[in-house]
Amino acid sequence: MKVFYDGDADLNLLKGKKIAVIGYGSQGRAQAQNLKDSGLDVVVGLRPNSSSRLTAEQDGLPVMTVAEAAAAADIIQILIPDENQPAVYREEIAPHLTPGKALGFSHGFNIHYGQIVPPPDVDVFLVAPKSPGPMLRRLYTEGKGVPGLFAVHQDYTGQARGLALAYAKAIGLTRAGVFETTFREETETDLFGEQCVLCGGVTALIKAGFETLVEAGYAPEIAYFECLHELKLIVDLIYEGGLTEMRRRVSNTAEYGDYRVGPRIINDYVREEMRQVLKEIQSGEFAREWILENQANQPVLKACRRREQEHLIERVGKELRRMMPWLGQK
Ligand SMILES: NC(=O)C1=CN([C@@H]2O[C@H](COP(=O)(O)OP(=O)(O)OC[C@H]3O[C@@H](n4cnc5c(N)ncnc54)[C@H](OP(=O)(O)O)[C@@H]3O)[C@@H](O)[C@H]2O)C=CC1
Ligand SMILES: CC[C@](O)(C(C)=O)C(=O)O
Ligand SMILES: [Mg+2]
Ligand SMILES: [Mg+2]
Repeated sequence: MKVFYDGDADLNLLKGKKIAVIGYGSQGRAQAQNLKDSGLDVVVGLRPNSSSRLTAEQDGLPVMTVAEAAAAADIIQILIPDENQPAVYREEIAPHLTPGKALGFSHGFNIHYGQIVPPPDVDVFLVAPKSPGPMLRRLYTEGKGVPGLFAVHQDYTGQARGLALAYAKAIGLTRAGVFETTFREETETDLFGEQCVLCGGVTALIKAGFETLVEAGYAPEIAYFECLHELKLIVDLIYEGGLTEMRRRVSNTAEYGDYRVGPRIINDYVREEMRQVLKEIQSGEFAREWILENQANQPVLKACRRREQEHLIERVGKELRRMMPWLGQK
């Protein structure tokens, strides 16, 4: 797969253009700051009483309402939560989306599942950093970058691909390298990854391990260290050097146990469930459920949040993390 680096992208395509970053959260803050430090003309679009306004102003960025920013900008990058995007797009962005402007995303959900349907005479692209915002910002300030993806949904001006690559360069992604994808591929793999592995899979694995030890009479504190705390040490090793390097750095006893037991835990049943989850993502079943959940004001999300926050592992963890002030206890 071709990797695009700094030399493949032309920042001049963004010079003289105004970029509106809508939202100033995890991605919005990092992307807006990186764009500004790349010498580009950036404005932040927020709602009138936004809790993010002060931060953006303190970071030296001009703030407007979403509608004003959309009206003023040539490129509008939508970085508010996915579930809020359709209404904000409809009410505050679409009226200002005049021919030749560009609309950008960092996740393809609303375009892929048809919740936002831009007019045919604008460019529509995606630039998705493969990292949370604070890491995107930190590496940029260190002269490095995080890898990312880019995709084009609509190319009205004939420049959409160049614009997406230039945007990726401006936020630092081409320093590490970017891959070209489609809105469909980015959306489906992102949802699958967060549900089956990164968020859903990992938290369920941690809880199952913790509950098994506690049920068997072991101290919750010991179970916490074994099933949650040490995960970071292992993930850091995997992140830096892959599975082989992690297995080289743990004891031979741990490595042998890994080969023997891993496939029993992530067994054929789990793999079949993963295939099923992927089908639900591909068919739009998950998307429909999430859209309806938001129309009903997120009752399931709120109930799950409350229940999960009360889990024993969370209570024990809060106490144990006090022993580790360097973690910046939340
Ligand atoms: N989080 C991440 O690291 C990643 C996110 N993405 C994608 O990036 C996009 C942004 O995600 P993320 O950065 O997590 O978002 P956040 O939840 O961090 O966005 C919060 C920001 O959006 C603003 N906002 C929320 N609702 C509205 C609204 N109705 N009108 C105007 N402003 C609003 C908030 O302002 P206020 O103070 O007013 O609430 C705040 O500034 C999503 O598409 C996501 O999928 C992609 C890769 C990684
Ligand atoms: C893993 C979660 C993520 O997909 C991300 C940070 O990339 C998200 O939607 O927040
Ligand atoms: Mg993701
Ligand atoms: Mg995601």
